[in-house]
Amino acid sequence: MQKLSEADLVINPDGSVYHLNLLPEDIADTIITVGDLDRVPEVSKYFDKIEVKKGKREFITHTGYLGKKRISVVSTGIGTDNIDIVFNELDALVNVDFETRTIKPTLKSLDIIRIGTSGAVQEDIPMGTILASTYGLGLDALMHYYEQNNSAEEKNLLARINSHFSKIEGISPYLTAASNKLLENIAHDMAKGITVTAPGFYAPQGRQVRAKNAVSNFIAQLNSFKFENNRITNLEMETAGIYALAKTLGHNALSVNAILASRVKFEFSSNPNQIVEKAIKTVLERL
Ligand SMILES: O=P(O)(O)O[C@H]1O[C@H](CO)[C@@H](O)[C@H]1O
Ligand SMILES: O=c1cc[nH]c(=O)[nH]1
Repeated sequence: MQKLSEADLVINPDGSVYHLNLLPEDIADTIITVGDLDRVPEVSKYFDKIEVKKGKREFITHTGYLGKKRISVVSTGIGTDNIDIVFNELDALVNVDFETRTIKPTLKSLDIIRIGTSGAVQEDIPMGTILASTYGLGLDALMHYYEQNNSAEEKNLLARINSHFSKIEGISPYLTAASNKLLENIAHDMAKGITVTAPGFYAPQGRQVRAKNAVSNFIAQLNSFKFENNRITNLEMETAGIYALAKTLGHNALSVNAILASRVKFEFSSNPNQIVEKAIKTVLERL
């Protein structure tokens, strides 16, 4: 079995993985990811017992029990560049033997649920909605560095989207579906739609403050796409990377979005914490 080099998989002197600062025994098989590190205790305050509190940089982890279920909550920070780090290191923690630096013969699939914040691009999705992403559509570059194995359904939907977006130059989107199992178990009654993952918050999400925006009618281009019962519902900065890397590595992923903004009504919530709290409670009740 080929040994992973010290440069490819970086393990700290205490045996923990480089950025997450975690030992293999520190994480559960069910993982909640949040962007904001201050959201980690907002999730773990509902745990009956917390057994691990560790972190480094923006990557904070709490592991504990909700009843008999062991759960980890991990902050990713903002953006798919951080998702690259978090997902590769979570996967290494369960699927690589850190003693021998070899890939384990039997691979584990984690259940990974993001609880994030997002802006809606459809008129009928108001602030306060808790929305599950059926697909993540990445407008960033992360997945162009990985081999992907997309289904015929994903390829067909992406082709329709690409022809719709012909006016956005230089962007080559990627698209991956949510885990069907997690959609059914956690999101059966939630609003649903395709989530666009942008490589920024301002112009990459169609916002203009002082720097001029090169893509005109960005929100209208997104919300006018329709194919069968698929439409684009919201914008944020991690979901597409999460769905695509989870699939590449053999894990199940679902993204649950607390809708804080209506981009078509030009509104942003004055009470975002209340909406995030509702998303956290809804997900935890269903795990
Ligand atoms: O609230 P989180 O989970 O960070 O998610 C959203 O909020 C951040 C931008 O404000 C981006 O990370 C975006 O994806
Ligand atoms: O509009 C929004 C709101 C939250 N997070 C985003 O990335 N965009």
